[in-house]
Amino acid sequence: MIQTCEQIPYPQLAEQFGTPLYVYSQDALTQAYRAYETAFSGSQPLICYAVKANSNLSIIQHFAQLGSGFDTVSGGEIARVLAAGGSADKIIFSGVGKTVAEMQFALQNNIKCFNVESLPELDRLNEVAGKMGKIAPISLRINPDVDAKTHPYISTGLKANKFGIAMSDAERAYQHAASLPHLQIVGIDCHIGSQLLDLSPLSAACERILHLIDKLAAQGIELQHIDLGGGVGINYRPNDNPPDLQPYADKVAQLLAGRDLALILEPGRSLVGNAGSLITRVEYVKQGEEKNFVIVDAAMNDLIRPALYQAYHHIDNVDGSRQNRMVADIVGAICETGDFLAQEREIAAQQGDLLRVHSAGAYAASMASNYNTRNRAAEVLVSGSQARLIRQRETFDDLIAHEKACLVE
Ligand SMILES: Cc1ncc(COP(=O)(O)O)c(C=O)c1O
Ligand SMILES: N[C@@H](CCCC[NH3+])C(=O)O
Repeated sequence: MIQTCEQIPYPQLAEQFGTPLYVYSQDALTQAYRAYETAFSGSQPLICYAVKANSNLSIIQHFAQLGSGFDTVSGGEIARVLAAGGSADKIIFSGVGKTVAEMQFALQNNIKCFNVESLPELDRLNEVAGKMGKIAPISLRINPDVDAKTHPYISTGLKANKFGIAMSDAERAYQHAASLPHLQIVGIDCHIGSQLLDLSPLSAACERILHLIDKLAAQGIELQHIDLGGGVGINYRPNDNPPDLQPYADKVAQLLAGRDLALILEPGRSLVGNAGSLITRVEYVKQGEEKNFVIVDAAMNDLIRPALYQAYHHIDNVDGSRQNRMVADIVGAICETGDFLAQEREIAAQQGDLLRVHSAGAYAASMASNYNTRNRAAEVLVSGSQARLIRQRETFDDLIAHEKACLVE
């Protein structure tokens, strides 16, 4: 059995577009988006896809056509959303380090809301907006100090994390914001971490934020929306069950019942993660003294998650009839011992075979680099029997386009 993406066999895609190759299923993107709409139908949220998970223009365009808004964390991401046809009034702008230039760009484009992450950011935004004769709509990102129980590098809602404004400073921050003439308070947000497999910390964070909203209301600060961030995990192993959205959605609906608060969500990984695969060709099979190595043409520059977080991605042979399984490290060609896609993995692989790295739609292509002067992979979007090249493979000229060999004599 040869594996396919929708109706197209992966070997055909590899033949046409080369490898390493990111392949996304448009239908899987749509289904993931619809799953949110269905689960949260009672709360009618504005779903703001977190662009950092996969920032390809066609992916953004697809979500825009489904009605999505966008969570962005840089001027570049805002520009991408606009270039892909997303509407500015559905863009929210998160991030701990917004520069003056990024604030100006966002204000010029009249985005929906700034998710402000510190007191000094409030002052800067007020000043920038004032100089432009604008009023900046703001939400404060509150750090609810809830343990997301995920990998420490992707946990963001604890006191020790750099993100958001501490719960203990929240009321003071809102009062300060209310005193600034060029800001308009519209909401509150939190995001406690990523790849959560137990969603109960998300509703616990919601409860804490609602408690704060009540305290703010008593002080005359009324909010229009609550934004619960992203964080819903996906399955990286074939037999894992992804967390069920419905109990989370039901709990949120119950907590919001009777309140005049719009709901915003910022899912990233759960909209794109399981819709993508990285297809890579086996260059060599090397039997070492202690280990076997399957050396493939994708590497940590294409997919850094295993190296960075010891993340597990399921990998198998695109041709399911391949025999002779062995245990091997599946590695790239980069000069780093940490350059692996999998370790101690059972795999059937011969030189020339195609391997499929599963669940590679999120934080994969968007985290790719040119390390070792390797060109970034091409990306393809498949719908039924059609495949569109949505990012060309980089060339050597692309890689050196912004450099000059021009020493001072
Ligand atoms: C502020 C913010 N919102 C949304 C997301 C998306 O998270 P996820 O991909 O886990 O849904 C992130 C990334 O963790 C984030 O930092
Ligand atoms: N890049 C991470 C997730 C970080 C989420 C962004 N706050 C990953 O690959 O899992």
